[in-house]
Amino acid sequence: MLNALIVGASGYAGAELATYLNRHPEVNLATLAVSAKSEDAGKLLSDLYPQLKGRIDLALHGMTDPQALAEQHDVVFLATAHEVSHDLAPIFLSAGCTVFDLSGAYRVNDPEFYTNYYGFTHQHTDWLAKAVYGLAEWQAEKIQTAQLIAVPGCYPTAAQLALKPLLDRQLLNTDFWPVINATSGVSGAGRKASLKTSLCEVSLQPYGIFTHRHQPEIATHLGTPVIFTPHLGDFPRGISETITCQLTQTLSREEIAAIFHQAYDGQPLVRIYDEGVPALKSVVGLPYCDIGFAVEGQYLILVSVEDNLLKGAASQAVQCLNIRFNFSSTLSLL
Ligand SMILES: NC(=O)C1=CN([C@@H]2O[C@H](COP(=O)(O)OP(=O)(O)OC[C@H]3O[C@@H](n4cnc5c(N)ncnc54)[C@H](OP(=O)(O)O)[C@@H]3O)[C@@H](O)[C@H]2O)C=CC1
Ligand SMILES: CC(=O)N[C@@H](CCC(=O)OP(=O)(O)O)C(=O)O
Repeated sequence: MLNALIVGASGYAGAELATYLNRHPEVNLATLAVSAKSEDAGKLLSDLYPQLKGRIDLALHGMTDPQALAEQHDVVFLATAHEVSHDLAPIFLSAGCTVFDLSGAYRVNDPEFYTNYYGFTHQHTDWLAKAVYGLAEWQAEKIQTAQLIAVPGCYPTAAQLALKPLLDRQLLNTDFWPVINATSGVSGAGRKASLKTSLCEVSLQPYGIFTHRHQPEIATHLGTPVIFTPHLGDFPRGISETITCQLTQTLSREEIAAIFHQAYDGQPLVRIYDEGVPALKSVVGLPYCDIGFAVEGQYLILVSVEDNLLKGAASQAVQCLNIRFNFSSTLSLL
């Protein structure tokens, strides 16, 4: 049995993690932590999320001594902001814990990436170099021996799962940069109230055009440049990405479907549509990424959908835990 700690448990991703880990047969969900001065310290998780009443009535611990917590846990999930994860991860790692970080703090092994896109100087380049990127379906071998798993961003997960099978077979014309138009629900911005993400204010609008930090995350891990434009939509959760790309040769619908099936048959958390394209409602509340496509000559349009809080964050983190500790990859998820 693994003793687990979730830091940032009162947040949207943290609460989803708590739900999965609480029902995981190989995990003892021992501690739910928030910041030392959190207004939620001492409350029950189920006070904040009444759907968890009678299921997870654990108190939120205001964390004053991460070192002491490190000694009591085997696995630590950091569902905290990038800067907080950046500072906390080394404390837990030095104590021997296996760390699953849901933030962007350890996703790209290039310190300059952090000065350019995150606005801070990375202080732990030794751990950054050791971190394994947790794109679960593609990184299983590396995850199995990792101590620090950097769970990918929400938008990058859906984009990479759709593009990787074709890129790996050199079937995409990389001179024609894949164009990723993505729309996310407001939970992507976290739980703290803000006018920018209030449902009365939000309609449908692109943001971060040419500047969003997920563009270099996607491009680095795919090994090819992309155009990435996120949009904020007026719905709570889910991400839909429509990706336009060009093939190196004309392929039939059946040939493309076969490529996706070869990549993902045996990977139950990625579902391929042989006909039509998926809608958000097929994945919201579920740990899947669903992928469909349409092809016209050499032009291919991929549609990739997921729940940003699940396959884009918490369920992918649990999938990584399952891979890391040799459990069935869908344990507690399905
Ligand atoms: N939301 C999403 O769709 C996705 C989020 N992520 C990443 O996951 C992480 C969490 O995101 P999300 O759940 O949305 O964020 P939230 O804002 O909803 O939650 C953040 C959590 O961190 C806690 N916290 C803040 N400061 C500290 C601290 N110093 N020490 C301990 N706990 C702290 C907060 O509680 P309190 O402030 O009360 O202490 C809260 O529990 C982020 O890095 C985000 O980028 C990744 C993919 C998708
Ligand atoms: C809708 C919305 O605001 N989405 C967030 C991304 C979600 C996320 O948390 O991803 P990271 O872990 O990489 O930060 C954003 O665009 O910043």
